Amino acid sequence: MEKEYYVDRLKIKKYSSRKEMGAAAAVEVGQMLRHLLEHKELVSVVFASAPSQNEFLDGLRNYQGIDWSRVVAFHMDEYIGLEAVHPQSFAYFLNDRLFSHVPISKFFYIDGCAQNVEEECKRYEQLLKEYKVDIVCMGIGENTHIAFNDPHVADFSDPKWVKVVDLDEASRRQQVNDGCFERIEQVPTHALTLTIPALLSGAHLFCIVPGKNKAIAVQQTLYEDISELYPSTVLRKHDNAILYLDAESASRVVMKDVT
Ligand SMILES: N[C@@H]1[C@@H](O)[C@H](O)[C@@H](COP(=O)(O)O)O[C@@H]1O
Repeated sequence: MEKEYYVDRLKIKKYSSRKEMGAAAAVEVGQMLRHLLEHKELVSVVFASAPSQNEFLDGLRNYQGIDWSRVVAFHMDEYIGLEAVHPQSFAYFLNDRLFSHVPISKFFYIDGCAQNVEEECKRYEQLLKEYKVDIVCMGIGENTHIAFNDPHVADFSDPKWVKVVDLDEASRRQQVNDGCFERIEQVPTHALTLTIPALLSGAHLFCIVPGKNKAIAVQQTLYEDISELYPSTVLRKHDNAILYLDAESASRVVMKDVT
């Protein structure tokens, strides 16, 4: 690691490469999981599903000493209309990258094909509240969304923990740029997402944000006023949030913030 910074309460760690960043985040999440498992019977974790998480997830699945049989997992969003077995669903992504490699106790799916989406939102909200979120492993989108809380639907005081949202064009375009879909018309228009209060309910937030396409979003996250116009700015208010950057995503971070 090169440097550690704070902007408000958000701790920022910058690494020279994407690989190094992912490996370091994996070690710190692994250590946190082991630590919590020493004190708790069950630990619950919310995971993001995006290529930005690949190096981190690779590292985490190889991290030794985690009793995965006492870990329950959630994901933070799912497209409406895609089943968990669909290769472009977020549930599939996490099964592929992590849960098919570790003996997880339980992975709770958001059902993107639920007949009654409002009921599905309530069911998932209840589960999140029942298990209480210990750790959130997340990304930040090019438009500064967290989960699928794009600026036009983000609400820092959302009364709901899970809701239906329409995706803005920047979000859908990013899915194509990330290689998840070939054309924007193929990207679903709606999703179920954890809201901002649900994400912030996590006791420990690990935000993994590599790549040059995130440089502006990182700059906005750190230096814009904290508001729903830039949803990820809310991370600066959380007591235990760490932002992991590589040289590319940190290219617009101002060094005078070094503490
Ligand atoms: N489904 C993903 C989330 O799980 C992810 O946290 C977020 C940020 O993703 P990324 O880091 O790729 O920009 O985008 C989408 O909402």
